[in-house]
Amino acid sequence: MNKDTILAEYYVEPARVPVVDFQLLNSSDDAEQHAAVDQLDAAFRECGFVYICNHAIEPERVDQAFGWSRRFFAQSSETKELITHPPSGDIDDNRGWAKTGQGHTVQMVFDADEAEAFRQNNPDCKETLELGNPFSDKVPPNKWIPEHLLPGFRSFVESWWTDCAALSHCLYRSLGKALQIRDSDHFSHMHSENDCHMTWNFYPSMPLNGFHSPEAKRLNEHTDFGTLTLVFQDAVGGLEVHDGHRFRPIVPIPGAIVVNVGDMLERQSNGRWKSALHRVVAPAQLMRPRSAQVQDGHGHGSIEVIDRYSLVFFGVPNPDEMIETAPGCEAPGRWKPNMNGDWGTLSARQWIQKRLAVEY
Ligand SMILES: O=C(O)CCC(=O)C(=O)O
Ligand SMILES: [Fe+2]
Repeated sequence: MNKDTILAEYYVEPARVPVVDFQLLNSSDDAEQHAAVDQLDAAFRECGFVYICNHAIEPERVDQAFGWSRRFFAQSSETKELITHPPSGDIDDNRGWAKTGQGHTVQMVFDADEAEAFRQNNPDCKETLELGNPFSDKVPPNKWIPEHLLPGFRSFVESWWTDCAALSHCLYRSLGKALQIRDSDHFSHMHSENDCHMTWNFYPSMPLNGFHSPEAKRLNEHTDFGTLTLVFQDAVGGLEVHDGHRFRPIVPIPGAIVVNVGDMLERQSNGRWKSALHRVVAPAQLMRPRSAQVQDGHGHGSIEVIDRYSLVFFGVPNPDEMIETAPGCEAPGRWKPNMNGDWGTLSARQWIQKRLAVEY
């Protein structure tokens, strides 16, 4: 096999993720707005993911956020340990810095032994900073490294939270419109407390050949457990979504946010919108079989896959909100109660607690 054949065989067509224009979703021209809302609805039905372009957060601000993220994760371990995330799955402990290998994403494994075995074999190769609503006194406070070590960090992150929350609410309104709910603010109201969650991810560089074993992913496959997730990814790539047949790359588009449906929204939409499996691996353009690394003579086994950063904002309804079928979605859908075992109807808080219990 020559190198071109190998590369051709390993080429994976990117996921068909539609691009929807945020300005059109919020257009004052009804026809324009309807068309955009329909595109959003179709994207969430078909693949559960969409790119949102032309959105309200200026590109310069997104660059600044990535700059702050780089500076935060570049702090020494001693500094980051000042705000260590406790090794606990309690919802009230989900704050602070988790080092590589501490967090581990598991998909619907609720048995403690099974989860522990998975934890040993499948650590996520990333560091995270976990944050909650900085402006709410009903949620546990965030953990900050001392201001003099990274002056301005806290105030930037808090204002970034505000930007993400505002953007999410615009999207919740589009969801209400897509379902033609009389109160198009239905989803926005249920997020009124912004009891959401923010995770800043840092995937440190690692050798490419580490990725060819199933154990070494940057982030294991999972679905998100909230309603809507906003993902700001840098230009490195590696995020992939499962399209029902295989994982396919969600190639970074400059300026666009990746937005995806989580389990709660799949439940609320009665399966109309899909909470799709996704993961983070080496960027697709570097993937090739281990044998090819030797055969093509370019020493690819020793390639370092560079650092990757992502800034993620998870929409979560108010804690006491019951996660049940939204108006207009009552007709039998794809939702099967056994997708979450026999959870019954849970409040948002109970739902999150169940998923978090196995993550840390
Ligand atoms: O890093 C990414 O691009 C995705 C992160 C993700 O899926 C998550 O944090 O749930
Ligand atoms: Fe995710």
